[in-house]
Amino acid sequence: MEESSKNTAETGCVTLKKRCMDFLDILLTAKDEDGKGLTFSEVQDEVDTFLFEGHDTTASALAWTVYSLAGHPEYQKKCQMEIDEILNGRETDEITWDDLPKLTYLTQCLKEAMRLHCPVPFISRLLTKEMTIDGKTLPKNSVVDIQIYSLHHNPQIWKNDMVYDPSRFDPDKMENMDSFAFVPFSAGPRNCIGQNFAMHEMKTILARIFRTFDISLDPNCKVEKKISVVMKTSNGIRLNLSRRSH
Ligand code: HEM
Repeated sequence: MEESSKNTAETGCVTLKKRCMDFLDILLTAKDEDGKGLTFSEVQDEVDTFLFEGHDTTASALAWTVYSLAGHPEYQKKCQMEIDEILNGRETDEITWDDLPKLTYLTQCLKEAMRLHCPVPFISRLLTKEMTIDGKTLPKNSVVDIQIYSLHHNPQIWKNDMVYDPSRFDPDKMENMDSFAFVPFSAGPRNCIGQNFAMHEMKTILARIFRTFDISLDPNCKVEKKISVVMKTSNGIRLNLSRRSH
């Protein structure tokens, strides 16, 4: 970080703009309205946040989606037909930017896995002032947990909430959905800054995985959820992979 900072100081922001600024360059050259930059410790905090928020969350969402589709071969087949229709006849299996909006059923499967398994199961807020919620007054400095997992399993909204059913995200059903019923990336001013990136990244990875493999559950592996900052499992997820022929 110090080396990068030295280079930044030597080259200056103008020169940096000519080449591609990486994440660290942006943090090191960022200034507030008074022209003050971030301290090293603040830069470190930002890098920690992005590495954690950008890695463990997507790893969890991807693992639970692959697991869900492994357990539902009929939905997996439908995803594979969608992916094959896009990629058949091409020289490579690379997913392009233009392919992403066409992966509509895969996106439904991904959303349903994020509803059912909830990669970030809860978030917390520290109240800076007293707040009344549903007639109950909470004092300043209380820590309030928002249980995204419980929202995603609210039986008034999600019938048979423990069933994996991607048709819940059919476009016509989405139109009438309450915008706070499904919030894997949180909502409001501090919602996930990386959500579009995450969706693109996950769709690309899932399309590549299911283009290449048929995946099924290992019957000897009992998957148990372990709630932590991201949704994990107690003993991991073991799956059987067999290479597809095209
Ligand atoms: C499946 C993937 C992801 C999920 C489920 C997810 C979920 C969330 C949630 C629920 C929050 C709100 C936390 C809170 O309100 O306390 C959040 C914030 C954040 N996320 Fe994500 N995230 C994902 C991917 C990413 C990626 C790929 C990045 C960056 C490349 C990222 C960067 C961030 C950052 C920087 C924040 C803090 C925003 C702020 O405080 O203003 N996330 N994420």
